[in-house]
Amino acid sequence: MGKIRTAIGLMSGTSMDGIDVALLRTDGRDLVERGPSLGVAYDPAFRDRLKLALEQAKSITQREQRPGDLASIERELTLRHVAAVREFLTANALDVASIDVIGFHGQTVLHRPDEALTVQIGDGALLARETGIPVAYDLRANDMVHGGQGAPLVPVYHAALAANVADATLPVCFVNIGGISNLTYIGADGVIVGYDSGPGNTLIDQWVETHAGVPFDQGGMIASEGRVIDDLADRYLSSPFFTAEKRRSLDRNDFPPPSGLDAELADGARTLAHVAAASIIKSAGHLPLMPTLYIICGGGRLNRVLMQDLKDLAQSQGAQVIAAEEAGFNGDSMEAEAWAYLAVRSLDGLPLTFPGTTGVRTPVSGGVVVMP
Ligand SMILES: Nc1ncnc2c1ncn2[C@@H]1O[C@H](COP(=O)(O)OP(=O)(O)OP(=O)(O)O)[C@@H](O)[C@H]1O
Ligand SMILES: CC(=O)N[C@H]1[C@@H]2OC[C@@H](O2)[C@@H](O)[C@@H]1O[C@H](C)C(=O)O
Repeated sequence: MGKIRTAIGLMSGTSMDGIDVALLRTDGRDLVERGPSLGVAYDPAFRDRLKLALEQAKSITQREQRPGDLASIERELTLRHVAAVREFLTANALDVASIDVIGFHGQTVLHRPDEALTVQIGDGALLARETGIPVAYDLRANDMVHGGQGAPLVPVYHAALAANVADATLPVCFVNIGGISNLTYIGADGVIVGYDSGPGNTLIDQWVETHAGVPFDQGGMIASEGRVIDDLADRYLSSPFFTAEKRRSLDRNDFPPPSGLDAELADGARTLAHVAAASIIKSAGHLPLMPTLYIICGGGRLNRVLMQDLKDLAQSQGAQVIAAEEAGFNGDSMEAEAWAYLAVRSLDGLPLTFPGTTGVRTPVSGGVVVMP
């Protein structure tokens, strides 16, 4: 067992819906004790600022560049994380001194694995200074330096969780349905395989925002009124992404949204929920064995239409699908917990990624640690 630390993880994911905060007590190895969590939503005006950041980031060629408004958006984003940490500490009656480290993801504004370029905005030094807590951030970069995709990084945490479930059925597959979806397979032999599995909620969010003026399809209500348009679904599911020999990590913009001519509101939402579900099962075809159990986390598990499609597709292969909560986990805070876990591993120089997860040449650690 390594040194046990108390860590806060902060995740601002590709959906750009807000900041997830979670507390973890861990040695960065097998000991994982999950604590409280908090979600802090972004207001629409700040979401627009993040969308602008994604647009302006397209011209970046060197990861330290901050064209246009990016530097000021980075500062605003960081100060929102400072406020989220303060709110979390107060809500849980925690002292600054009781926290050993913060794992800070920041916001991905550009991800081009083919060019070994990934950019997460977020000022770790400012966060450390303002909170008075050491910060580990920029956890993806070193993986890319060593030939990895820079994502996903959560698989090592999923594996630690699986090891903590006494009656874990192996092989098991954790699936995160965020803006993009990614999966982690943990085999009975302990092998860990992870990769991005396809579009998640982003296409659905973009569709309902454009055609109904709402940020997401709550509970899958809109989709539940529609039917799957096969041609449109096939257009996504026939992407070379699913059949490529090598697994590739995704940028939010890799799967463009449908045009307004492709469908009306409900059919579009229904079709994109199906695409999200079918992408996962299609991508699972590259795993060493087909999983018998899928544990679902991320906001997509709250879309009932998406979940039902996923259950039906998995069942046709003899597999079961359950929400993270049914396995005793928290499907909203898992990525934030993972960033707390990764921060502790970063402090100890332990590997964050492996050839089987990001395709990195050799297991590598990563991250920049700043003291307050
Ligand atoms: N009640 C709900 N019903 C349906 N969908 C929901 C609900 N709540 C959240 N979502 C969906 O989940 C998304 C947020 O999911 P999550 O927070 O897991 O993504 P993320 O962490 O931002 O993305 P990623 O994992 O790709 O980085 C929202 O944008 C929305 O589409
Ligand atoms: C570049 C980037 O931010 N990728 C995210 C994104 O959102 C989901 C999927 O694509 C995953 O690969 C990754 O996030 C999770 C937290 C990860 O790295 O494990």
